[in-house]
Amino acid sequence: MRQRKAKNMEERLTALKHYLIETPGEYKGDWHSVFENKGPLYLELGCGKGQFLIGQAQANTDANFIGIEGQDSVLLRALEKTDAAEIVNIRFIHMFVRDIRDLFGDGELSGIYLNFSDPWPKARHAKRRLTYGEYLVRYKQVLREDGFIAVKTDNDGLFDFTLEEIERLGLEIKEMTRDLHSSDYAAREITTEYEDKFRSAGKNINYVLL
Ligand SMILES: C[S@@+](CC[C@H](N)C(=O)[O-])C[C@H]1O[C@@H](n2cnc3c(N)ncnc32)[C@H](O)[C@@H]1O
Repeated sequence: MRQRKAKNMEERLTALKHYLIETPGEYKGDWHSVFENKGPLYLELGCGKGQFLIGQAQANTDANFIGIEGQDSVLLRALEKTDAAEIVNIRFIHMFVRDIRDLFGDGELSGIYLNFSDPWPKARHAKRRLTYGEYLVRYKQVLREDGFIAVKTDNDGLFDFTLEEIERLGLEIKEMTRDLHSSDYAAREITTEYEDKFRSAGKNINYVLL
């Protein structure tokens, strides 16, 4: 969903630009130089207003996190919340990603989170879904061998599609449930803004870990 433009967007983004990586391609293969610690690096693609990433960063202070978000008004909220919480181990990239390999070197990431990705319900838009098979292959390339892809979605159609793509590629599923918050995995979960919204409306949350 498109957000309304925030007031004084450019000024507010500029004031928080120390959290923003403006030329991310330059750090490909060298992301650790951006952070204070040398811990593992995790990415949320389509991070929205940042609730999940901030929760992860607070719970895992030895690790580093990158949020990529294409919508500026949404990204601004993520930057403001990160600043208010005085988080040091998150950076953001402002873009709609096309090819993740432009940003990260082979094996550079330890995990990729795809939380409530846009479902693109029309069949002719299937290749825009962030779990389209060719994207999964690219994610695998920038992940360490033991790295993971974690997908959460309220959208049952997107989840079915994702499972079909996983099967088509012969990828291994490590964990899977169609009702995350009634499952054994619930206790460790850090929720996203969309997740809270759908849960409070009684919607089951689908989850798969590769
Ligand atoms: C439905 S929202 C979910 C936000 C957040 N992950 C959550 O669960 O609350 C999806 C977000 O992904 C962003 N997005 C979609 N495709 C993207 C892409 N290719 N690169 C960066 N951001 C993207 C959208 O702008 C939107 O803010």
